[in-house]
Amino acid sequence: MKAFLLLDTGDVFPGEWIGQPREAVGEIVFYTGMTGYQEVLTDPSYGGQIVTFTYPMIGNYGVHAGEDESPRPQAAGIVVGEYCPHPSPYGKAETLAEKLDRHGIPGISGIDTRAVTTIVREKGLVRGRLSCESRWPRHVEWPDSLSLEWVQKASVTQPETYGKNDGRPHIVLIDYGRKQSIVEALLAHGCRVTAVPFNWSNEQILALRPDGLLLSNGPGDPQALSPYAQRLRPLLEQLPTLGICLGQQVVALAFGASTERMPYGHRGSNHPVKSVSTDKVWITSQNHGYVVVKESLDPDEWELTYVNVNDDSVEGFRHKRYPIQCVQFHPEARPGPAEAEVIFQQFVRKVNRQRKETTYA
Ligand SMILES: NC(=O)CC[C@H](N)C(=O)O
Repeated sequence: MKAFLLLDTGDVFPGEWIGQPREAVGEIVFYTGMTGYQEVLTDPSYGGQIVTFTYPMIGNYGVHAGEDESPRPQAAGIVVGEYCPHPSPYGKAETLAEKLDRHGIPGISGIDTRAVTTIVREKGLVRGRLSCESRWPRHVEWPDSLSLEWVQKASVTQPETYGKNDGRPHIVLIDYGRKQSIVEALLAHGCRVTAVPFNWSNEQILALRPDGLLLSNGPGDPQALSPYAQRLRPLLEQLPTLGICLGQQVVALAFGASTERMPYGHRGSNHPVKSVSTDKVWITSQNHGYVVVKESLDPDEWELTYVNVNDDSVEGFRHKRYPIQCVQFHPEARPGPAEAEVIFQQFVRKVNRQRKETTYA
């Protein structure tokens, strides 16, 4: 059935609905990975966004139980070139269209996604609508990326615990809209994990007797979290901390540094990141539209650890006195190359080291 992708630049792309017709609006972002559409669709960091996949065919391996990053699709909608309705292997997989329909998320196919991407790369912020009509309605309610609602919707409302309570290190994960593979990476490194609501107080968190803190990825503009970030600072100064993506941005805000919108973000599984100390490059998985402003990091406090090879943006930093390490890329790498997995090892090593020195009364 005929569908349209309307951009606020005035461009109109005709296509077909992938599943049932459903209208959606949101910021248009593009994802350049060759695989991973299921993880992208269910990654809470895409809340409120319409994801354009640049890989020419999407849906060809279906969607599979156990590979979601959260309980439901989170993107507002998807845009693809060619949609494959008959996934291989047959029988085991659900089709992408079935999954979209089950959760009421629209998708459009038959779009020149490279042309859409060129527009986004040239214009920066482009908003769009998936629609049965080729014209804009008079009034459109745009999602506000500065609203806290994205994180509120994506975070747990009650603590959730993973892993045995048998003396292994306990990581409290502040959940801004976590990818489940971050929890799984911590479990694989021998930790127990409790995911807590993003707005929990430091006292509530300390009452869980954490050995380390993980600040998760999540949707929206990090500045929406400024007040929460600032009050976290005393906690960050006490516990080994790893910040991933939004988590890195929150740590920066907690210490008075700033964040800004990038022209069109980094979303894909082939983003080169260089270690400042060794010049070694990792190919990393990424999904972010905001970034920490390099000049805003106090050089007396922070050491820059990683930079992006393409645009020299901040990809990681660590504190010079406290055991705080942050990365803008995704070491859990789902989807994507696992080259940066050592980040979890380094974090857990720090947690174990500090644990020997600390005993809870
Ligand atoms: N994956 C993330 O955590 C994204 C962080 C933030 N929402 C951004 O777009 O920059």
